[in-house]
Amino acid sequence: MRAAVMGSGSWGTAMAAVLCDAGTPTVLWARRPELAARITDDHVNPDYLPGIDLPASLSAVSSARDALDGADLVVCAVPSQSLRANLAGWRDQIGPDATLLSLAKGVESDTLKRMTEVIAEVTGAGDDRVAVLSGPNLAREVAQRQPAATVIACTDEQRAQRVQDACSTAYFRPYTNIDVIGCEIGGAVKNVIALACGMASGAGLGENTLASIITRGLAETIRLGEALGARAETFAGLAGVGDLVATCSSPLSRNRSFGSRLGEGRSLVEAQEATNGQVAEGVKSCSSVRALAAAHDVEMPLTDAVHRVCHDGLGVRDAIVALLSRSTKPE
Ligand SMILES: NC(=O)c1ccc[n+]([C@@H]2O[C@H](COP(=O)([O-])OP(=O)(O)OC[C@H]3O[C@@H](n4cnc5c(N)ncnc54)[C@H](O)[C@@H]3O)[C@@H](O)[C@H]2O)c1
Ligand SMILES: O=P(O)(O)OC[C@H](O)CO
Repeated sequence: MRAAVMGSGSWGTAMAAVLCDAGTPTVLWARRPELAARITDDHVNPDYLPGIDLPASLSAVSSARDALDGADLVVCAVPSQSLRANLAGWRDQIGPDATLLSLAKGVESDTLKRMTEVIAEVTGAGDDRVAVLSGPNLAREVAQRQPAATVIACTDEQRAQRVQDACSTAYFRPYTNIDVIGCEIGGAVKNVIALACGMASGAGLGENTLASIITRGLAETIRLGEALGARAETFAGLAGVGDLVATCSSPLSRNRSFGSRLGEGRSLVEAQEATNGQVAEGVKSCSSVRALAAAHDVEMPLTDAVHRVCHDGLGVRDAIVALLSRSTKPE
């Protein structure tokens, strides 16, 4: 299998390194020629993974056509809200049986579609060719070759197994699953819950509060997932509670850090400026997940509160009061 990783932010670069370490010939696409040159010539990505040595076998190009030429595995590693526009430019160069693997964790703002739905719609690929990779995978830790596991989900289990073979290494262990919806919803909603954890932490609240947010966040994630046709068991796995715990707990998480800045009292603009060009997907997905939940009559109070803090000017303290003053109910 030959892989093209389309997007050289932190996760695209880390996954390209995993594929190389697994022995899969891999080309990385970077928008900027100067970044492609640094990756190919010096084996570093100083913008997104500073201080990390990339495999010598990894090369990068700034022409999407060159990256996609002959690729059997096309890894979509750009942020969720830009995936559709990027794919429209790539689709004519993607081979008729290539596997399309989404790394993005978000829900599209205008359409409320999951990323595999966007990929299938734009490229015309059948569901059996479209897969998602999701799990507790903070890019920097994976790029440092720290042990981690993940899930590759595809309705075609054999195709998922081929992707699993292409990215299995001594430190990176992918499991397969056929529940694409559950894996994607787990990945998108945990970013929103990590924002909530960051807000609480930034406001000076402790571990009881964080554990309560994580647990109730998981409950509302499962409610939405099941309404969309996901399997509840998926949320007990790596793409569910695994990713939720990693993201909500780690200072490496951009979503948690973003929420923390808001909890400290900084404005949305100030929090955005501090990201150094890195994407905190939950800031946009809190609104699309909330709208998706409303369309399916699913109650998601934490997601609603995060949306109101990020986009309606609600203060973090007021959001906490509003959440705790809801009517009581059984667990
Ligand atoms: N970083 C992680 O730890 C991690 C882990 C798992 C999943 N993800 C997911 O992977 C996806 C990609 O995030 P990332 O962390 O690699 O990105 P990043 O935040 O590290 O960097 C953003 C990247 O996207 C590029 N980009 C921004 N706008 C673009 C556009 N319009 N067209 C093309 N490229 C554009 C930037 O040039 C940069 O390469 C996100 O959905 C994220 O949730 C990230
Ligand atoms: O840094 P975040 O918050 O985008 O999270 C990164 C990964 O999704 C963790 O699995």
